[in-house]
Amino acid sequence: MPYVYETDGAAIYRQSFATIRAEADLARFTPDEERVAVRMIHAAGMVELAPHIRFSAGFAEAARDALRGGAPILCDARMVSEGITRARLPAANRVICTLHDALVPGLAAALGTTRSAAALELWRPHLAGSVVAIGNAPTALFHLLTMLQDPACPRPVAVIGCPVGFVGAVESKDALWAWGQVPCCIVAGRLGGSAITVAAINALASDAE
Ligand SMILES: C/C1=C2N=C(/C=C3N=C(/C(C)=C4\N[C@@](C)([C@@H]5N=C1[C@](C)(CCC(=O)O)[C@H]5CC(=O)O)[C@@](C)(CC(=O)O)[C@@H]4CCC(=O)O)[C@@](C)(CC(=O)O)[C@@H]\3CCC(=O)O)C(C)(C)[C@@H]/2CCC(=O)O
Repeated sequence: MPYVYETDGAAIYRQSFATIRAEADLARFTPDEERVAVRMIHAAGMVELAPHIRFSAGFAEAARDALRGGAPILCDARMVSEGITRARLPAANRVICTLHDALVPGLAAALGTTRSAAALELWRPHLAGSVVAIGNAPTALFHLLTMLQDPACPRPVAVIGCPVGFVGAVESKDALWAWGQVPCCIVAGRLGGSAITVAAINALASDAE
């Protein structure tokens, strides 16, 4: 017996987004934030994600305008960098993930940290005016915050800080939110991950649903 299921990709997206808008409480978001939140919830398959999503004031506008202006996107993991839909990018933005650079294992050993954190040392030439997307590694987010304590370190325009997990995820996101010196988006608590982070970038990159 044949299975009956939706095979039109655009119709699947329309139905998903309509379901999210019907079921999730999105009232506290601005219109720009709402589009980002809907796509993050879509990637997680959880309308229960909504209350955990936090945007600092002006984040969505800052990140969207930076992308339109050609900002590079700096990603902690290849799962993030590979998930970004290139066709949605408004200015053929560079998508950079340094995690698998040959220099990183040596840097990690020298710094006594994870490869995910050490890889951010290679972001320095690209940081000014960038949009950062951290979706996996709590140590990467902590390392970014440590780098940014130095006033000489170039600043990104916006940071999506959504690492996931049980060790350091909550604390690193709380630290980003408390620092408050760069517009940011977090998913508070243990939830997060590469897919949710990619979804935020893909939403910010284009007005198309
Ligand atoms: C402790 C780590 C965590 N990883 C998590 C979840 C997932 N990670 C996957 C994969 C494929 C990768 N994780 C690494 C980033 C690797 N993960 C770590 C580290 C050991 C330390 C990071 C940290 O604590 O901040 C990290 C290695 C490192 O030295 O930095 C990865 C590089 C490992 C590897 O394959 O070499 C790799 C990323 C590769 C890439 O995309 O470029 C998972 C798919 C798990 C799996 O392999 O089964 C999954 C993906 C989750 C997601 O949505 O992104 C946690 C849960 C984040 C965890 C940190 C917190 C914790 O509670 O343990």
